[in-house]
Amino acid sequence: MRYPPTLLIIATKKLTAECCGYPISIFFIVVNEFCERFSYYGMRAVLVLYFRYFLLWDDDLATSIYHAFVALCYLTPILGAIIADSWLGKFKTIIYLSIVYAIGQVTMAISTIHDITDANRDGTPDNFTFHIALSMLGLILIALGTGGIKPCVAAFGGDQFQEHQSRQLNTFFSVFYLCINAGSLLSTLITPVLRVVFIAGSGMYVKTDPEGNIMWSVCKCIGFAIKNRFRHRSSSYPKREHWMDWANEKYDKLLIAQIKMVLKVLFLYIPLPMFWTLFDQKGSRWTLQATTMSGDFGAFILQPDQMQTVNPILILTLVPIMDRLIFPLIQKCGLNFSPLKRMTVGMLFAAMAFVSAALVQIEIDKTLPNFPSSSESQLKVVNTYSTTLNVTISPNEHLLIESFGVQLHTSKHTYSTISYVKSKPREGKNAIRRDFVLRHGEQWCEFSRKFGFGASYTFLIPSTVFSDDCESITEVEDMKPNSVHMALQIPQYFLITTGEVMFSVTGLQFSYSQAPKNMKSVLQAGWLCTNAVGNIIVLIVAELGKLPKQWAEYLLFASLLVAVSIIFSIMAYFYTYIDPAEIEAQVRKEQGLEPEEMEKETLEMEEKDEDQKNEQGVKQTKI
Ligand SMILES: C[C@H](N)C(=O)N[C@@H](CCCCN)C(=O)O
Repeated sequence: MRYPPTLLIIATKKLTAECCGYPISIFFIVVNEFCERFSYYGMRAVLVLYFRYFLLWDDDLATSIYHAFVALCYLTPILGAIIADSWLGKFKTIIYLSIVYAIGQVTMAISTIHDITDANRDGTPDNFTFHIALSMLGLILIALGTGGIKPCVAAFGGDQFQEHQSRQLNTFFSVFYLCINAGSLLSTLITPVLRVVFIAGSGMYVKTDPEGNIMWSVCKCIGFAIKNRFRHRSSSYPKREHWMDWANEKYDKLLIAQIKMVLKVLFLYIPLPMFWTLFDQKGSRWTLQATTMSGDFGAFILQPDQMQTVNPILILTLVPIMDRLIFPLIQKCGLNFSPLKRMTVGMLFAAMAFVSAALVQIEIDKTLPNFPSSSESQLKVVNTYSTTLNVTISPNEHLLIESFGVQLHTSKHTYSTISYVKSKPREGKNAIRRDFVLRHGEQWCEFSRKFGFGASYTFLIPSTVFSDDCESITEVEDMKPNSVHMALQIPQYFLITTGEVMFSVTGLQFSYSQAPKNMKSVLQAGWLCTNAVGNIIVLIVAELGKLPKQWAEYLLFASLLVAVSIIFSIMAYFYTYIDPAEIEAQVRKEQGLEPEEMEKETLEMEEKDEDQKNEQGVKQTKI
């Protein structure tokens, strides 16, 4: 039976309630995204410091595991897309994987309770293996949950729009991005509970049925094309326009056309991971950089991990400014600022952000003391006498330093430890004033001191301390407080966020608009995969590169991104934008079939093929 096209749309798309031209169901989807990101970023913001100061890993291991986790979060979207497209559909995939996600968050939260294994109550866990295992399990479940639902949510949001709402569809992706960032601003573990909002909208969604195992069909079709091309490699066979046309003998023209569209975009994605390589270091290297800076803003003290909130705050202001002011203005000037051009400029902004981070790092390095290398020791001797004392250490004698210090005893005083510090103290917490109470039996005295960020002090406490109300305590500054202010990181955050608006928001829209209808989640998963690869690159460069200076590593990343953006701009120059719906309609027209019949026929062909294979147990080809 043939339907006029307009009737067909009504038959396949549920009529959705609208508000200001937008489907109402969109509200539930963006609120859901807000909550999900709220949960994800809340946990991620403190992750590197959790590794560093709870599990006591060093900077490099903490950075590597952090990026391995982020990479996993952006690899699992492939799994989510497969589950959604071939089995559960997007709606159910989002619900079920959200449950896995919530279990992961709870597991992760439990792993941070040191009391569980702190039998001697000294404030440190006794069994690190238990905490590491539990937190790794939690992180794997979170990665599965967050990554699995990610390609579904964006594509599911896009599915809610009807043909006449293409303008609203574009705005949707900007609002979607705003919600991501509003969510990442306010973060807590309550979020998995709040996610019931998504289920509340259940009755209003356009829920498309799973399209069959589209990913599997795509792989089979590509595999067949390659095999068939190889079989006909002799020059006696006429060439075909595209190598995918070698699948023509067995696969439906529509599927081949759709695969061509997806491959074209995926090819263009090859250089993109480099952007994420830089972008995601906000949460690792930049946060560790902030721990060596001062967060004293006068009215408030900013913790190093809180510095990351500058990014979503800037997004909330920059997205509307770009969307409503900058991009229309550029258009008015007659300049064609196409999506791919925007993405290239976004990359250059990210590279500039890393140059800025390198400059800040050079400033920080100037203020750092000279720490002893692994073959050297450092001994600081404090003289509490009013006269000069000479300390001579014979070069031929070994000086034994036990643990973190030595105690010097004189007939007059017992001094506290002599410091032996190998790195700047950077617990990730900044405090400026601390009160101490010294007790000895019934005697006690109370004193209060102001500390600088990242400083290290030694207190000399004479035995007479209780009779003079702590007055005789002498403070020695072993290491100067951090003097470079965290505000200096703002330019790098501004540059990377401007880059993000141009690159990431545009990329999200581009991935949706260039994907055929039944492959929207697949292409979203492909887009998210660029993120995973980006994080894997950080692991490789950070491990292999091992540059002695952090600023040099920042400059290396900036240069790599500039080189990659040049390659991307060349690739983008040769890319022609497509309207997948138009191409699909054209192929259908060529075949003289209406959409539904065509898709049904493809599925039937696939099923029949499978059945025959199962019955006969032999591989069949239809050439
Ligand atoms: C919070 C950040 N500004 C953001 O919007 N992140 C997006 C894109 C993330 C891709 C790189 N990790 C998100 O979806 O969380």
